[in-house]
Amino acid sequence: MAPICIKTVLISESVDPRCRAILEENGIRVTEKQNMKKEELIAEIKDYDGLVVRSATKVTADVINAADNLKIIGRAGTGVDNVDVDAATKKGIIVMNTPSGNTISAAELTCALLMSLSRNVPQATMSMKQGNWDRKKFMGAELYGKVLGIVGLGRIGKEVATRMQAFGMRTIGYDPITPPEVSASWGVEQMSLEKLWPQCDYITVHTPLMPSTVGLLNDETFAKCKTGVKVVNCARGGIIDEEALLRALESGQCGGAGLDVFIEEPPKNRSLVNHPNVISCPHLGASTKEAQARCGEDIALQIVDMVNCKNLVGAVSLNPDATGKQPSGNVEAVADGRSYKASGSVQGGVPILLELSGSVFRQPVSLTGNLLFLQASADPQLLPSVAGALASEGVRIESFSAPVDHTGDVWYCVGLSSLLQDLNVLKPLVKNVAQLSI
Ligand SMILES: O=C(O)[C@H](O)COP(=O)(O)O
Repeated sequence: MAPICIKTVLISESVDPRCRAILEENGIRVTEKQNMKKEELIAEIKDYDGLVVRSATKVTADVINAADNLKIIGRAGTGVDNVDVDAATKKGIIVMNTPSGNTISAAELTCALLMSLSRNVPQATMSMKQGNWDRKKFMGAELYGKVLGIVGLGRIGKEVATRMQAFGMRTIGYDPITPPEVSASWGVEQMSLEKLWPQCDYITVHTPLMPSTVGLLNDETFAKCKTGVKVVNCARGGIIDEEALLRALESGQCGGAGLDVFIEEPPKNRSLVNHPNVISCPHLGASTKEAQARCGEDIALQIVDMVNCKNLVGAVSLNPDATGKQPSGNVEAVADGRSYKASGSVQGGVPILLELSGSVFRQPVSLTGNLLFLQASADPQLLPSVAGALASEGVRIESFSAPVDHTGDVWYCVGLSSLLQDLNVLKPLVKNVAQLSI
């Protein structure tokens, strides 16, 4: 991979000091400016090659289009929903995150909210501070023997499950990618959401915010839950529909909510925050010394590695033109009388696929390991169906790359734990399928 020149980086939020130190040790000039308004950021960003953010900086298309020199947006944390990744990709700006640095902290806060909900700890504390000694009002219920539904069984969902099992909770869950055998190995029985809702005493969500997860808990799904179900959202505001949650709290259908995240942060509408059965935090999931140290250090090292032509760890977007000089190429392959066009490059010695027959991958695909290429019409049900078919053959999904544009027949690339014995199991689900081991 040819060098990417990063001489100046703007850090626009409170990021661990190790981030700045590592960048400066590697000859990069760093400016820290927090709480900038959109116009200030648009004016400021022109001067920088790199931008490091957390979740508060809204890196919109306007900001990206004003960023004449920007080559990288580093997210010291997991969620990149505050970054317009498509606009960055179109402009050749790489977006990177640090996907694992705050897993434990987010899981621990989720567990803290679950425990606080069961015993009214914050409400009792407030009452004590007001000079009261009210032992009747704060009657709780044990977590022992209760059912916890975990929607989203990625890194954080898994850590929540294993911790809450220590309290004797039964953990059930749903995830379209993690195969049921894998979650079963850490004690989570998977089932459809339809089966999950009515069984849960508590529900916690650990998905990204995307069209298929907006309002996952809404009037209709709350109605399918047990009366008095308690819910926790330490993932993203909007996965639980806020108005539906308020209605469910008022009717008693929902017995309590622990919220670390909101659609608008800070929330102007305080109805949920002020509800007596809601306990809340100002997006503190990753706010621990340990998580911040990991994320700050990881993002700085990833940027330095990129400058030094090493791997693109944590890249969530890469445009073929991002580096200008990187070796890139196009190939045309003919199979079964059809022609397939692919373009890519080589980064850190690893071949990278950027585009396959018109599908530009949102995440650059490292051409290593066992890979499955699927062409299918864009459908949110595709991934769960493919995951199910693979699981029935004992094959796990290890990575998934979707195209930027989701219209018509598009290509997906799936990293597999092993190659499939027989591709025919996928044929009813897709238009074209091929696999290779590299
Ligand atoms: O996506 C994340 O990493 C968490 O929500 C934490 O966000 P923060 O870095 O803004 O605290």
